[in-house]
Amino acid sequence: MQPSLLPTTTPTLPKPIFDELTDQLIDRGWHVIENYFDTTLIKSLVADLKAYDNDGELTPAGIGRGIGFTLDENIRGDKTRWLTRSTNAQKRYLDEMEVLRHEINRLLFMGLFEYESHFACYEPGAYYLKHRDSFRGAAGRILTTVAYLNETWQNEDGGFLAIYNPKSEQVAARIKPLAGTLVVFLSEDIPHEVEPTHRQRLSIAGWFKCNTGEVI
Ligand SMILES: O=C(O)CCC(=O)C(=O)O
Ligand SMILES: [Fe+2]
Repeated sequence: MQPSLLPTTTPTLPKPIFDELTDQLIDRGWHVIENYFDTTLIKSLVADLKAYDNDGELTPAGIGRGIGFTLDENIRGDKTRWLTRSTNAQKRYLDEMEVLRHEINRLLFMGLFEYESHFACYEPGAYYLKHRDSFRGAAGRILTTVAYLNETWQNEDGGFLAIYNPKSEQVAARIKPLAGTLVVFLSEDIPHEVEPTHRQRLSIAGWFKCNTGEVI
């Protein structure tokens, strides 16, 4: 992979953004922030993702972990690859998530300890059925983040993220997977679903975890 020329510094976001995020997490368990990431970062992340795809480094995502891991294309159809600090784009993305982790811990005392994230690519026809992100084996996932990478998206392109109200199980919001948008929700509480996409849909899904004491 070519190293990108992206600067590694992280711009600081205005404080009210974090205040609103924490208010909404307490209130209803999810929040959407548009234009969270700048275009330069998005373009470099897309370049990384496309390079992995061309090199055959994206693999069909599975359900669960370790011995509980299963591949089921009827449940989800994305291809994924874990982020690392191997390019400036991924470093900057992970630095941004560090800022977010500190702010949420400062405002909510959530004890978020570490962050794991993967690039995801949904080819036309792919979807991810309604689920919650914290299941047996998904050790310590507390807060989910999803960052979208497609610079244009029309309603007819499909691939919306449906967020469900955990009490009524009704759809509470449908979120367009447009570049710059960051979605944050409580991993155990919020059922959600990726509706079938009609275009290649690129994203980064990530999870803040508590300290499980897991030795890797
Ligand atoms: O891409 C999205 O909008 C959500 C992905 C998701 O639910 C997951 O990877 O667990
Ligand atoms: Fe999910």
